[in-house]
Amino acid sequence: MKLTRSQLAVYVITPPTYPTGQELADQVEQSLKGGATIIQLRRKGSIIDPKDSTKTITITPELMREEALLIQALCKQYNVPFLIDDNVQLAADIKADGVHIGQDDMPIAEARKILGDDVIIGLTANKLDDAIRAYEEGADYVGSGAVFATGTKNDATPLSHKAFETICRSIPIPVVAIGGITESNMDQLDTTGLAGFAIISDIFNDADIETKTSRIAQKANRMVLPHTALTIAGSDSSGGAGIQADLKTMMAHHVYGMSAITALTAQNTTGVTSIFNTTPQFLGEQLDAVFTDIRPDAVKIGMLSTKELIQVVAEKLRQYDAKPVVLDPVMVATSGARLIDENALDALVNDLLPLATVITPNIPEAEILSRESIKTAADMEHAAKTIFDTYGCTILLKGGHTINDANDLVYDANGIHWITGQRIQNPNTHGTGCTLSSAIASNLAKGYPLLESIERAKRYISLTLSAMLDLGQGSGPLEHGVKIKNEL
Ligand SMILES: Cc1ncc(COP(=O)(O)OP(=O)(O)O)c(N)n1
Ligand SMILES: Cc1nc(C(=O)O)sc1CCOP(=O)(O)O
Ligand SMILES: [Mg+2]
Repeated sequence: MKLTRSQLAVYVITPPTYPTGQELADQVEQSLKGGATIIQLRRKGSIIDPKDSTKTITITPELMREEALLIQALCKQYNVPFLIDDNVQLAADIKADGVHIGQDDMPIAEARKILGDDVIIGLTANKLDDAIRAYEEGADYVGSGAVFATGTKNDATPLSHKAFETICRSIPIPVVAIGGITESNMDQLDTTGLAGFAIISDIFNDADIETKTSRIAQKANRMVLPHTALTIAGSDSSGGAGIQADLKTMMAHHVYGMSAITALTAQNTTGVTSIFNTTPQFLGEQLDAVFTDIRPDAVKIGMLSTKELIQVVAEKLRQYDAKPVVLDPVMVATSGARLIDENALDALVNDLLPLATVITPNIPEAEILSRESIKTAADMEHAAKTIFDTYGCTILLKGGHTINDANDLVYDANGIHWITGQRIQNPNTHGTGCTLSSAIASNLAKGYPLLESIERAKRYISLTLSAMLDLGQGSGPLEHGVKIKNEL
């Protein structure tokens, strides 16, 4: 079996012992249900008898083989690689997917001879030299630790996060962190370049192994899997809005950003002087190029000023079953000027809105979509409900200069949620709408639920405003490059 990097994300290793009454295979199955992406059978000496905690059972070769076969069958069922710790011969005998060996175990070359080229070989390397040698000698991945204090392995030596990061960045094979990792400390390893989290006690000491693994898997996948997003929008030559703001925002969220350009605009912080629309055919070709290669985990849509451009986007989103989709219905400029004609509005409403997961109108745009006048917070709530009832997509209705200022309203199937924001006295707000919608798309791409994605995006906007960047002669751009902490 060829190992893929993403298979190492949630690396579950069997515990040295298990709670009374629970068979190991049952526990492993719960972790598989919760999202374990690889399982390692690790057995040392003896274990407490699962049926009588006052007794111990010696791990005989027969018992180890029996357990290995049971867990191997489960792993096959869940299509997850099954590895055995230390015991290369057993792995060869039962045709396990791989082995994990330590520095004092069998050398890699010897294990490779026994197992062949297709079997996964992981090696423990807690020092940089050992990790480089593991790569040179043909290991498929490296396990490095102990990244936190652990009571599970007495002879584990501590490894600082800096040293761990150096190992991750020095070898081209994936590196898994191990030792004392828990659901609450795993964030500390974010951005080290790790491929996954190898965990024993935090999973198996929990009364609900499935739910525990699932929470760990959510966090792990967010941190180690690559996430991608696509912006379909216009270019802003001044870099503060449109495609440029979207790509900067995606990058700040560690999401790989891609673009399909709908128009070129000549603009700066004082206004737009010229617009040159892409042809619908060329927009379609950009979308084909993106979707047939790197599939976006989320799509953000911004400026689309003609019916034909809107229709081609709707057609391609349907063709590639793109979702989730964040639609910023750019219809009214900050100055109040209407940006799209009636034909384009019809296409937006009839062709695109039904494909959107969430739309992010400002108050004038919500007035057009709901055909209601919005003067108060109660009007916002009513208009949002009207839009939801009419088009069926979640609405993030952004508070205006006169109504509720920093507070936005979300209307979804559960009704109204007000999301309170912090008023930041910064007159430089060019590109705030684009930035907000692409931040929502970035969070959706990383797997956050919609409401949480919106809340996180609002906090990102606050950070970009608080940086007080002051550029240009008009309303300047935001500081997109602010550092986002995991807890944003
Ligand atoms: C993924 C992973 N990393 C490290 C280890 C530790 O292996 P080793 O050094 O051989 O120590 P023991 O597990 O045999 O005590 C591992 N098992 N898995
Ligand atoms: C098996 C193992 N190897 C380690 C190393 O540092 O090489 S630490 C460790 C124990 C991991 O268990 P837990 O998740 O309970 O801390
Ligand atoms: Mg070992």
